Amino acid sequence: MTTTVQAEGLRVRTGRHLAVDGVDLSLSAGVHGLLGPNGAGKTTLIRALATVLRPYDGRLRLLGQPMDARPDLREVRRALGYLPQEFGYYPRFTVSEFVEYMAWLKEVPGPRRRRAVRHALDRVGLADRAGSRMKALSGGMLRRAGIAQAIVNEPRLLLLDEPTVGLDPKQRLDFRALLRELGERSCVIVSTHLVEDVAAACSSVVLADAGRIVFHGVPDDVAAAGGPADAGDSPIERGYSALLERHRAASAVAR
Ligand SMILES: Nc1ncnc2c1ncn2[C@@H]1O[C@H](COP(=O)(O)OP(=O)(O)OP(=O)(O)O)[C@@H](O)[C@H]1O
Repeated sequence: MTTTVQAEGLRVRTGRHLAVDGVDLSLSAGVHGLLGPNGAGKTTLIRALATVLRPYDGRLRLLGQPMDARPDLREVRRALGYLPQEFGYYPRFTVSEFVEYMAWLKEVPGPRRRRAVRHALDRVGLADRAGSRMKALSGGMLRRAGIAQAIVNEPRLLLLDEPTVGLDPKQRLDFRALLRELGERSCVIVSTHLVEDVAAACSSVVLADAGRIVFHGVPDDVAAAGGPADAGDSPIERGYSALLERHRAASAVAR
């Protein structure tokens, strides 16, 4: 099986700032939770994996294609799904028109497009709002429309930047189930601050801090890293705090 994401010494700039500063990462099918404090570089890493930002240094292969030199971006983008933190849409489009438009951009073949749109809307629980205008949706519905456009082409690499913002508790539970289902065949990377979502839905946890990956392992290993003295209300939250503190203490000694 091809490794979906392969990064070695990856560096990505935002303006003058090296927001991703030497990332080594190898990911295949599964749901991978990307955690880290504000400013850790999660969004920048996701934008590079979405081919929105060009790497500044290091090596990146997506779906087997090297992203240096002159990559065939069109082929990679056809197999990509991406939900940015804030996504654009025409407010007068209906939900179904919006998702269909994105399917067209992803080159989903015409005869399959309608069915793909219906299936994506079903999966996010928005089928009954297919004819509503985008501008009439609530925040949580809008986010689900965003998830629908990200999955409409059955992407092999799915990138979701804080997808659960605005979802109510029931929708978050449904979304976790959808993530697990998507991760059976695709490589799904989910950036979130909700550590509990990661514990419930992810097969691996990638913890970032200051542009680097400081831990990559299974959720149970995160939980096992924490103790009663660490900050958090659950084992995985305490493990998250412990891993981050440990890494920062080791970096301070090394300096
Ligand atoms: N356009 C920009 N110009 C300059 N610096 C930027 C820009 N965008 C982000 N940064 C900086 O890059 C670093 C990483 O930002 P990024 O948004 O990738 O982090 P994040 O982990 O996604 O944070 P959050 O959890 O707050 O969303 C931060 O220090 C941020 O201030």
